[in-house]
Amino acid sequence: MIPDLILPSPAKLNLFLHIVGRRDDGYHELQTLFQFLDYGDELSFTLTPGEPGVRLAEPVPGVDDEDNLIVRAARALLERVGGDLPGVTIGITKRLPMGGGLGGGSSNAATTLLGLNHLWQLDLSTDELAGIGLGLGADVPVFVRGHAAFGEGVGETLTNTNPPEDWFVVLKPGCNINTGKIFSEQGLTRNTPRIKIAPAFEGDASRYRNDCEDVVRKLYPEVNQSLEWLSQFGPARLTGTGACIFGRFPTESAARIIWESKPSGVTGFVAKGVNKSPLHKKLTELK
Ligand SMILES: C[C@@](CO)(OP(=O)(O)O)[C@H](O)COP(=O)(O)OP(=O)(O)OC[C@H]1O[C@@H](n2ccc(N)nc2=O)[C@H](O)[C@@H]1O
Ligand SMILES: Nc1ncnc2c1ncn2[C@@H]1O[C@H](COP(=O)(O)OP(=O)(O)O)[C@@H](O)[C@H]1O
Repeated sequence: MIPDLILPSPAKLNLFLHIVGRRDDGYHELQTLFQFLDYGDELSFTLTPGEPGVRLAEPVPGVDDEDNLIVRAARALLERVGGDLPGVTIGITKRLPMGGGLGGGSSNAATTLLGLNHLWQLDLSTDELAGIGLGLGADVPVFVRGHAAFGEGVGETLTNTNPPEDWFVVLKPGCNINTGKIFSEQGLTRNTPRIKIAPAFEGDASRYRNDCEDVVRKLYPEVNQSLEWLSQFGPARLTGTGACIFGRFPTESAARIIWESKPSGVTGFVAKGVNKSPLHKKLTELK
């Protein structure tokens, strides 16, 4: 069957990630710079008027359908709007590694919210959709809003920014990292002084760091090795709580030269950093 809508579900990078405190409920307060990549998963939406409800065309390996952020996002939207809406089957082409710090699950949730808002002609505002998204995960709102941003709080207070749109080599070391485990580590830095960033941030993000990096390097030698290798060619960082790392390059050809020389067995990809999400570019074209 030909889908009614096909939308990108891009990756994000945390160009830096500072932990500046801890809330009473144990959640960590962050200051982070989010930028999107022109690389990610793809979701397809097929309306099934004769068959109500939301279903996945195929399960995502390792994730129960009921736990899948796509299904949870669609159900959260249905709960918010109520009424009699046509059913939908959602297909996914997964390219982003899970638990990689690239926000794949959160991005899938945001693409589902925006895709169904469009298909079902719900006309919910971005604020409303970001609010529903926050209930699913701290990274969902930035994907719903679709602009590179300086994030504060747990990542939900967003100020649009315009970091340089450089090219990245993204490497996926051979381990999966659980976000909760890293945030519960004793040795984690939790008191980085808050910084002030002007909304027009165009500075050098490599001057700032990822506070999870030291702990992750100690616990996962694969990440440490990949960071050591990539740092030979310029600043390299962890994204989120890992496991993916990235190096920044001014041109595609510079990035591809390094990519071609990576040690055998290392996986990943080359992508461009973009300040407007590919999802929003596509939705604008559809209007
Ligand atoms: C760290 C970031 C940075 O972008 O990305 P990832 O590495 O996951 O991509 C995010 O803040 C990830 O936010 P989110 O996706 O909501 O985290 P979850 O996996 O739900 O969090 C798992 C657990 O980590 C802890 N946690 C999470 C976020 C936070 N700011 N403080 C915390 O202490 C909580 O114990 C939570 O139950
Ligand atoms: N559609 C989905 N895609 C990826 N992961 C999902 C999805 N739905 C639920 N998850 C769960 O969310 C976890 C975090 O995945 P993901 O967002 O890709 O990584 P990260 O938060 O490290 O960037 C996964 O380990 C998986 O259990």
